[in-house]
Amino acid sequence: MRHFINTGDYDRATLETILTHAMTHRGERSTALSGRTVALMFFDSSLRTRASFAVGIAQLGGTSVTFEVGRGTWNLEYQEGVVMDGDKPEHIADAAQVLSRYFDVLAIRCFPSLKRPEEDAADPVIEAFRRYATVPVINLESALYHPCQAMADMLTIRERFGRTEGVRVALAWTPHIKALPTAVPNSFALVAAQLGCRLTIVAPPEFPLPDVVMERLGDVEVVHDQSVLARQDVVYAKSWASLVNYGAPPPARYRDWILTPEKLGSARFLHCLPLRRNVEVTDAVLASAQNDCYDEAENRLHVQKSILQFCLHLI
Ligand SMILES: CC(=O)N[C@@H](CCCN)C(=O)O
Ligand SMILES: NC(=O)OP(=O)(O)O
Repeated sequence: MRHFINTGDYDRATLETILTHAMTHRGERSTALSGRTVALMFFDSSLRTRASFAVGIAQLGGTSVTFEVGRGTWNLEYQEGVVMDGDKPEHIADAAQVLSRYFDVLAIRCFPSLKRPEEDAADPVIEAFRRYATVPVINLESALYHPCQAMADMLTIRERFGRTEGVRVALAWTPHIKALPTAVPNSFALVAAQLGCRLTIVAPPEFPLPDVVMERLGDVEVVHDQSVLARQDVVYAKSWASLVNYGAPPPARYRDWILTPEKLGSARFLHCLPLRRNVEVTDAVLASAQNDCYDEAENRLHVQKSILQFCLHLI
């Protein structure tokens, strides 16, 4: 069974095959997914993921059905062995087995609580689907990973530089008004290391990435000083929550970590979006010719069409 839950589940050659397919089939309209159905299940909000999956599936002749879990479906319990006398009338154990009878792929978005660190670290919702689904599961951003975003990021870098090997990329922490998940930086750091980028993590000391990610990165450089940004080929800006003060918004003293054109230097700018302008990144960065974040968003569409076909053993 080919799930797509974490790029770390696959070797470099497999990831490269998917990227190459996305490059050579860019804009494909076909009947590759004719007669196939995909459930898009959102426990949390989305613009790009929702749109790009629905459009990509349609372009390949397949059908998607979008669910907003708890609004139009039953709220779904994910804990094992609980007495279900609370606000969740159905268990993922049952829902996943039933949906697997209707759909060829189950695609799931489920953010962390950002309140219960041990629970979030176990990625309980996507892991419940992995356990109980009898068809491939695609991760649309879970508590820990956003593999489709990471693949689109690498596609964007490969298109821009002709390769990923040796490209100097900084994963650059930005300020925010809220605590945000680490799924995007986790998956970006992982895939960058997997595909041979020269990765530097640039963040204040209270914002490490989880051990489960760091131990897979090898000898990655971590610095607490933004002056390294201007020496990069790519600056990948993202805010994420402190693992030290779990769930707390970033302290106001880090507001000056906002990304500006001066800090960016001549590097290309990437961000998964959505972003809060003039909190994370200034308008001037987004207006600059170095901004590749719309190409990056477009690449979600292209790479996910390849991921779907990979999961169904069509490539
Ligand atoms: C603002 C917000 O909640 N961002 C989410 C979603 C990012 C892209 N899917 C995050 O930081 O993980
Ligand atoms: N980048 C991304 O996943 O965007 P959405 O949250 O809008 O889907």
